[in-house]
Amino acid sequence: MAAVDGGEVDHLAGERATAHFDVDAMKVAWAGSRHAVEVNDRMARLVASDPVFRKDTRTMLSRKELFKDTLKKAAHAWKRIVELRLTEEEANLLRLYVDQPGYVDLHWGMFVPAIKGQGTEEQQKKWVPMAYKFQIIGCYAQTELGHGSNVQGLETTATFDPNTDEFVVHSPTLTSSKWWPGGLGKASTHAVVYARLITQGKDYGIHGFIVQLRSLDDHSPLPGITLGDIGGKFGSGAYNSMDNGVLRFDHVRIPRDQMLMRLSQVTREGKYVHSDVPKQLLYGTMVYVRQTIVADASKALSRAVCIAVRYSAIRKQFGSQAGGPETQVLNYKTQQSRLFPLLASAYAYRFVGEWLKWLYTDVMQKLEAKDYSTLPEAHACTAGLKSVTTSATADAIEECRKLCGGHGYLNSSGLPELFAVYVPACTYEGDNVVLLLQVARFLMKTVSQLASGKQPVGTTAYMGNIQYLMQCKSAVNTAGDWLNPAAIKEVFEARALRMAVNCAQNISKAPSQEEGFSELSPDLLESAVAHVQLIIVTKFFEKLQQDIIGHGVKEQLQNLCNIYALFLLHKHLGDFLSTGCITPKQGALANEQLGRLYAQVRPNAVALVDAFDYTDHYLSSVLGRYDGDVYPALYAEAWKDPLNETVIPDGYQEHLRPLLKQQLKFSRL
Ligand SMILES: CCCCCCCCCC/C=C\CCCC(=O)SCCNC(=O)CCNC(=O)[C@H](O)C(C)(C)COP(=O)(O)OP(=O)(O)OC[C@H]1O[C@@H](n2cnc3c(N)ncnc32)[C@H](O)[C@@H]1OP(=O)(O)O
Ligand SMILES: Cc1cc2nc3c(=O)[nH]c(=O)nc-3n(C[C@H](O)[C@H](O)[C@H](O)COP(=O)(O)OP(=O)(O)OC[C@H]3O[C@@H](n4cnc5c(N)ncnc54)[C@H](O)[C@@H]3O)c2cc1C
Repeated sequence: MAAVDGGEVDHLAGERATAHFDVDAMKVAWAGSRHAVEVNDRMARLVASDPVFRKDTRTMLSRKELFKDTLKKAAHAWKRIVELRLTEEEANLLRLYVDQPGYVDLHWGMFVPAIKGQGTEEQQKKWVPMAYKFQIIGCYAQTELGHGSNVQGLETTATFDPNTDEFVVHSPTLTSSKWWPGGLGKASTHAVVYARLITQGKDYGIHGFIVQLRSLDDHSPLPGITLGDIGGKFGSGAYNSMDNGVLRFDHVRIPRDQMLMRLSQVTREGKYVHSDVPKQLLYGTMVYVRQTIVADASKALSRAVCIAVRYSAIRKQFGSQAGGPETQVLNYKTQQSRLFPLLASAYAYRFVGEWLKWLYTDVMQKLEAKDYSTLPEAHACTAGLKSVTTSATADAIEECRKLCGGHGYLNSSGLPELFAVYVPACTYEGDNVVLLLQVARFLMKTVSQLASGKQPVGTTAYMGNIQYLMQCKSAVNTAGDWLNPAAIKEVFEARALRMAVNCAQNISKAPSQEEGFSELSPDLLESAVAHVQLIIVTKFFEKLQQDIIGHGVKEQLQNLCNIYALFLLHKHLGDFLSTGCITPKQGALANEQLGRLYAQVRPNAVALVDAFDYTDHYLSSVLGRYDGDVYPALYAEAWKDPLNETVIPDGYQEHLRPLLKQQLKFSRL
């Protein structure tokens, strides 16, 4: 302890020695089980030890080279999966640790789930085995040039022709071109295409269809199909490994049985039949993927935090007054107050992601039993958590870059690429603002039902306590009182409910519900965020109620949970004050307590990021190396840049030498 406080520990071994908890047990708490630790570790090492999966020069590749490298890695990964007879769990992890966005993400992540979720049993029997063996490669073609968020506004048509028992898929306008689907540009042979179903002269809205795009013999586009890549994207390397594509149909015919018919069918005669299920199940694949994106947020955030914490323990700036050793930047209170809430958020997102996976599985089981009652909540939770966790994670990765100073801006820090790959998560699978407005709509509905005496359930159950929560005053008197979970939960519940009720009251004053919703939408966003943050805080507390084993593990998690909650309270102090949930004095006490908690995390910080159990290969950061040997690695990495292949740069003879040797002088000189 003294060594840390005194700034004498200057290597990570010393940092690890100061930890007050069992890191191996924390690995289990983080991964979910001992089995999960073992399989994660095995797959991460398998990838790290295979030269084909190297990624240290990835940011120096041209787009074409990068794409080819992605194809190579995907094919090699598949070869290893088959050779080693990996289970589905192992295969998913192997792909995760390969860590290069590519067509396989959409094939496994959306194409297969769309067929499983929206295809009949017969359709699944036909298509899923082909997809599982990679005899076909699929993508998810929903978004168009003119519409992404507004799914009902899509323009592609699928018109039934009873004469031939086929659908005719067509892109009637430029804006109806499919635009963005990952894997579409160059790799996919098939797509699940979302189009307006027209039969017997009537438009029945958006439905899914399986459409073959490319020949299975030579990969050329099939007749009537125009497709390609939509062009380079944000950042060097990064998401440019993905072939996001454009696709147009010119009266392309597909058999009737390639309409995904689990939810609704078109008969041989062309009659439209809708099953007895909510239409929203059409959006089921998006709900599934949003749930996986929350788990991905904790992965991305923990990676960035791991790099920033380890480097902050190595990096030293400024000395003592007496000219003693310089201070580890991790010892600066400002560094701690910026970094430790992000560390706490990584754990918070991990646990809420775990819970969301459970919720999703539970909802799916209920749907199988034709119980659709929990669907709105599943939609609100996945949409809200996707939105809040991805926005915060994108911001946090950028903050970690700044926390690493100048070196954080180098590609070799791993942070620029991580940011560029991660930031579109705020947009794809539903723009974060659009999704939060869905949560707000759900909240307004719940509030309006309170008057009729309907008891809210699940994550809105707290709203049933409206009499108390609308008028309660926090009893916090000392900084230490903020360590009481009940005190924290109460103010988060009161804030969320009061914000929702304020919005509902203001909407009711508008000429119409629609106008009120539109006018109040900035407030509704904040109300939705407050509700989602309450969910995350609550799920962290619930995690602490579980059986957590290992010396000191629970205590560390308690600290992190309190930091997460009190950091949010501090950041959104305006909400808590304006709704009268706390007084300014109580806000100041929360901040005081936060400072104390940071001091408790400090000696454990490196061990807390070690518990993520990331290999150096997965982190791909010279700053985040496990051994902390940062400077030689930074120095060596610089020499790998293609610019350093020659001492004299290309272009010297044409452009530099003539300039330096020029005889012409400015006349005024
Ligand atoms: C190995 C495993 C790896 C796993 C990882 C795989 C993924 C890897 C990542 C890959 C990278 C990128 C992938 C990106 C893919 C994409 O982006 S695909 C395209 C995604 N597009 C969107 O998300 C579009 C967003 N828009 C919408 O979702 C909807 O259009 C929107 C909800 C905004 C509005 O829909 P409307 O039909 O207009 O609905 P409303 O009128 O507002 O609402 C009608 C009612 O329906 C309810 N609703 C809406 N959505 C859902 C849903 N999903 N589930 C259930 N219910 C839903 C809504 O609440 C309304 O209910 P109410 O009437 O109020 O009761
Ligand atoms: C990297 C990447 C990968 C993708 N992969 C796929 C894929 O595989 N398959 C696929 O089909 N699609 C894919 N997409 C498309 C993606 O799903 C859409 O871009 C996303 O849903 C957002 O829709 P949009 O582009 O139409 O945004 P827009 O809706 O046009 O958003 C523009 C702005 O308008 C605002 N806005 C829109 N509607 C409202 C509203 N009602 N109220 C207030 N503000 C509003 C938004 O907040 C945003 O600020 C991908 C996108 C990206 C970036």
